[in-house]
Amino acid sequence: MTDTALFTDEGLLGPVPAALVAGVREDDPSHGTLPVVNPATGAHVADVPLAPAETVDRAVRAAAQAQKAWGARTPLERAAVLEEISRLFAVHAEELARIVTTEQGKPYDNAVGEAHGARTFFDFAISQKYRPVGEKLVSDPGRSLETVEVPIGVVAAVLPWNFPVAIFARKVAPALMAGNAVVVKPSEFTPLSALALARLCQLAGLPDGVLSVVCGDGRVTGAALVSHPAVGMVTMTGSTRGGREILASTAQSIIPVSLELGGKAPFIIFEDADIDRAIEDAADARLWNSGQVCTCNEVTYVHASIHDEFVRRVSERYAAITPSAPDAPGSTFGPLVAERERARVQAMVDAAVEAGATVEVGGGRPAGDEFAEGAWFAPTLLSGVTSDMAIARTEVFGPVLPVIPFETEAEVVAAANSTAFGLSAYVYTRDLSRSMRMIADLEFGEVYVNQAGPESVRGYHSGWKDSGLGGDDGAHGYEKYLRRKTAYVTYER
Ligand SMILES: NC(=O)C1=CN([C@@H]2O[C@H](COP(=O)(O)OP(=O)(O)OC[C@H]3O[C@@H](n4cnc5c(N)ncnc54)[C@H](OP(=O)(O)O)[C@@H]3O)[C@@H](O)[C@H]2O)C=CC1
Ligand SMILES: O=C(O)[C@@H](O)[C@@H]1OC[C@H](O)[C@H]1O
Repeated sequence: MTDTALFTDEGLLGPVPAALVAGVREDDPSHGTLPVVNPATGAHVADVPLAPAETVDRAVRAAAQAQKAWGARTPLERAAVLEEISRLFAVHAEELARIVTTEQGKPYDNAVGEAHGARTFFDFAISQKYRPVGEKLVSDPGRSLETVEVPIGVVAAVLPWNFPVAIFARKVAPALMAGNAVVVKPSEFTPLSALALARLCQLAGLPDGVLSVVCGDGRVTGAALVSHPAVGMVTMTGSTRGGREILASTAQSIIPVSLELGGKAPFIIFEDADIDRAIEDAADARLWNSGQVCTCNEVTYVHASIHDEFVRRVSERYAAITPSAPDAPGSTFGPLVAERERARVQAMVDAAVEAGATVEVGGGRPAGDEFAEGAWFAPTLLSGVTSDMAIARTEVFGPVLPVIPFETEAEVVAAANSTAFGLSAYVYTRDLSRSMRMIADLEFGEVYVNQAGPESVRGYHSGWKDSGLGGDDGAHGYEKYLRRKTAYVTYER
């Protein structure tokens, strides 16, 4: 039984869950289905048809065919379609938010914000409509030398579940603006958002075949997509494990692969920081999306002189947070995306306590019968943690904050750089020279000083080490959806 509130004849999802393949709704369940579950309640929402390799093949081939005409359009013509897509994001923001809240558990107001915020990725892509398409180089008399940017062809976009609308836009908007066709494989936890957005893009006038969405398990449907011989580029956001497997799958194709992977952001507070601001930002930066953001504060290093104050004030702050059903008015703190994630986070906390950590607040399910079912985990602060513990080195991706005191700058830089990750890092200090040293010394793709994100679409969201390869956003992220051709011409003067 599907959740009738989401599936209506006039809604983006239509009356039943269906993939969009080359412009055609495909709801055939004969190859199996993917259950979608509401993480707040554990209730069944829908069954989405799985895409076998044959369906993936049809989607990619249709994309390759449709891309020829789409890529031949001028950037101005492509931008006009993206402008209509962006407009429809606003028109359908509340419907998209209901879908995200239902399948991912994000509080409704935050989900509405995600839908509107996703438009920034389209706005930046549209701004590339006047981008120079090449360069004229110095040559000899009677000869011309130039380079020109051209689309890659078919882009495979593999999405995570934490921002299913925003990260769809983050990848699809620049890929389309650059003249590519896209085949999307959403996370098995959040397929409905991508299916709704595929219909939205179709309503905006995107030609059939230029965008398809196929659903299924990453290691089956995802692997068939990224390894397809007609795919020219892969962009993926997700775990380091998934990224490694995708690199292996694409090794035979020798194509560009862009990976936004896990993180272990250190949040470093020096003794000269604006303490009130730093404590508030550190506490909040752990709880964004219930801790399920790659840029979240994953471990706070606080100068020893303010450690006890930090523990007291953050414990009070977290104890005062009331989780609530994400579709409830005013909800600000929802569940994790799935029971699998809740159990994984619980095991990490239990192991940390076993290793000597102290639970200052939280530590498991929130109190109350309403949280007995569903993937609920209370805001948690752990003290007594050392930088060699797993909780200080492994990504939690949940609302659990280990705090570690430090004495010197050299000590905290070494600790922050010692993990396998290198995505985001945060530094709070009033000392300008120290700020510049920390930006230079921290081995991370993005460093925030006296601010706690989020990243800007004009920047470059790039993970170092096990946090990724390449990057999203900005001019550098846009360039990865293009390839460059050099032309040498000799002519009669
Ligand atoms: N750097 C960043 O910006 C972000 C990083 N993440 C990271 O992702 C993780 C949580 O997200 P999650 O979705 O569980 O990550 P996963 O890596 O499990 O999944 C991400 C996507 O990749 C697919 N996938 C997984 N394995 C393969 C494979 N072998 N071949 C092709 N596709 C594959 C998944 O499919 P399926 O779901 O069916 O397994 C999913 O669509 C956390 O580690 C988090 O840090 C999340 C968001 C942002
Ligand atoms: O990937 C992430 O988790 C973050 O980059 C997140 O994704 C979309 C939002 O705009 C970012 O905060």
